[in-house]
Amino acid sequence: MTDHDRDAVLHAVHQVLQARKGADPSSSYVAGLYGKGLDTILKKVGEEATETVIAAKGGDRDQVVYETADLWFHTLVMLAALDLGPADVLAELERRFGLSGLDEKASRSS
Ligand SMILES: N=c1c2ncn([C@@H]3O[C@H](COP(=O)(O)OP(=O)(O)OP(=O)(O)O)[C@@H](O)[C@H]3O)c2ncn1[C@@H]1O[C@H](COP(=O)(O)O)[C@@H](O)[C@H]1O
Repeated sequence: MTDHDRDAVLHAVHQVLQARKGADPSSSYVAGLYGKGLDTILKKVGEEATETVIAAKGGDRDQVVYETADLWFHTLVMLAALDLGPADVLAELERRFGLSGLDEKASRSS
């Protein structure tokens, strides 16, 4: 999988989360989170952050990856609840790392 494909994963997850926002809360885990509201979502983000820290301290690499996936997932749920998405965060990271215009640079050098 290329970096570009991985970028697409975040956007695909975001599309699923957006669809769950309008779904019956009893129909799925994510729809249930949106039904319970922002405070419940933020509590999950906090729990997952703690579980990630515990995993990192424990040093099991698979567990760190698993818990980090849970954390990223729940932060994506949070962003969608606030009508934000991965594109907003990626744009901020691009700005910080001076990567703006990366696509144009890549196409010029290919
Ligand atoms: N990627 C995920 C995902 N990652 C984590 N989780 C859930 O996040 C929760 C993690 O909570 P915990 O670590 O506290 O584990 P737990 O004790 O089992 O969970 P709780 O009882 O505390 O909620 C678990 O219930 C996981 O199932 C996820 N739930 C759903 N997805 C995907 O999101 C998409 C939409 O999901 P649904 O809305 O369920 O269709 C699907 O593609 C799913 O595979």
